[in-house]
Amino acid sequence: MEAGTISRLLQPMKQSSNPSNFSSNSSMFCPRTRLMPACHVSHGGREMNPTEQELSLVLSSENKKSSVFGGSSLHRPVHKRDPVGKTFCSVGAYTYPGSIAESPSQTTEEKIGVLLLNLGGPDTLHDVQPFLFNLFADPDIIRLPRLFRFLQRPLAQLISVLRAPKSKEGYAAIGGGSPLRKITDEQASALKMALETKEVPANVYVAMRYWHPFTEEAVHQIKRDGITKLVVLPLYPQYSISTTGSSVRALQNIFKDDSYLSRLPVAIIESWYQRQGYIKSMADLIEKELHNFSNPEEVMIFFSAHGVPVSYVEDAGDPYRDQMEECISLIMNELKARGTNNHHTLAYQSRVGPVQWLKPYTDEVLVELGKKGVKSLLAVPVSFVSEHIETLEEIDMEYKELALESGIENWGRVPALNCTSSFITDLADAVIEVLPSAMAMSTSSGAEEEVDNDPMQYFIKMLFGSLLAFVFLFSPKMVSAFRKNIL
Ligand SMILES: C=CC1=C(C)c2cc3[nH]c(cc4nc(cc5[nH]c(cc1n2)c(C)c5CCC(=O)O)C(CCC(=O)O)=C4C)c(C)c3C=C
Ligand SMILES: [Fe+2]
Repeated sequence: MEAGTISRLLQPMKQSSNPSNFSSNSSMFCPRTRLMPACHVSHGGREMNPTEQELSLVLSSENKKSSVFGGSSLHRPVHKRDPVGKTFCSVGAYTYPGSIAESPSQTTEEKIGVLLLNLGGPDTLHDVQPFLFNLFADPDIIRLPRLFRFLQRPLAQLISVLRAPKSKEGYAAIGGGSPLRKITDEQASALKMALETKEVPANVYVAMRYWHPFTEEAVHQIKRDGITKLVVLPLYPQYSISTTGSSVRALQNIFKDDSYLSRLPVAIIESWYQRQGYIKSMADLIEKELHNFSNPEEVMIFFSAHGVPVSYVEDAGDPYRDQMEECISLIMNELKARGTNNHHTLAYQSRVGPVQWLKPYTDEVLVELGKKGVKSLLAVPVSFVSEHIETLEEIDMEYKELALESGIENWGRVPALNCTSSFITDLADAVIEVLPSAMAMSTSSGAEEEVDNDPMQYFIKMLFGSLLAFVFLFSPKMVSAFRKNIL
């Protein structure tokens, strides 16, 4: 099999062909999308797959244009605060004793929970390969056609083993593990305090997609604590199928079969890059770093975003690139309004595997800028709000070295927002604003499993899949093609 075939296999499928985990037991649902009650649902400018549409019944975007509710009422700033109960004690620390309730409390006492969704990272070098396995086993990261989905785990095993040495080097260079868990816990703590200051006491939980604390662990604690209203806040400013989309789908899979959780009112903030508090906090950090240069006005502001395969955007309708571009223009407008008129550019970093990713690529642009005579450059990581391997190793080490080799003389980097107080305060406002829109997720009955249980389809899948797996996994040519692209 040619490497191109693998590339195509690794490309995202069209959303419409991916009705994963969707089902409905309600006749009120639209027959095409099975969404209640509107059929045409847009999500950041694309049509969502049915799973996402079902999710969107409870989805609350900061972006009015991408609201599935279409109305304005959900997005109006809410001046009236929800009645809240007593103050809770835990922040991502799962110490609250007690038995698990069958359903959210029917009493008037409200217990608000905020669930922070994040990617997670290996705590030690020993964790790197299993962490990578979890990442590549996610069908939102390697999107195989339905027929080949049973290959997901063997493929994840192969890729994680091949990728692990390179990843380990990176994690070793930043101290032997990812700082994500610690920083996310600190953000959770700071958010809890900010909510308390605003008289909205809440428990704040952390759910990581690919490493501890896993989504299941956080959800288990939410049940133990008897939370009666939940706000889900992904720590990604911009929406991508590969990040927020994946985490929310994982959450829905847990919620759909659980009587307590499927009745729990939930509001999901799907993206928040356009919030004034976030934009102003980013502009503050950029202004501050510019002042470290001897000629701040000559510095090129270089936004570097984590990339995604181009097919996510062009075939699967991922709104990530549009949201990223809008985000950059909002930050630049804010800087202009403050009298900062520097040149800027956006590029995408961290590509993995043999497919095309969003362009331009950060490494190529750095070389071009050097050739063009740019002497001072300020790198701004923009797709993520914590320091992590891609800021601490890729930008601070690899890209800095490349930039200096390419002729750039003065290098700076804006720190990640981490626990910047204006940013955390704004997240608290975002939580408070969506609280009134929390709705119970709908229950589902497993239509997809019915399809999978068809013996004929199962037989055909297994036959073709096994043949493909054999050729794919045992061909030395394929392994070396992968090795070349992945390492
Ligand atoms: C907005 C942020 C991110 C997007 C979009 C994203 C997409 C994406 N990532 C990979 C592959 C890898 N990502 C890895 C780590 C990693 N990625 C993000 C953020 C986004 N990923 C974070 C925050 C981290 C964790 C960093 C940490 O400190 O632990 C890794 C592992 C690290 C490495 O080996 O480089 C891989 C691999 C894909 C394939 C993808 C879109 C399809
Ligand atoms: Fe990533």
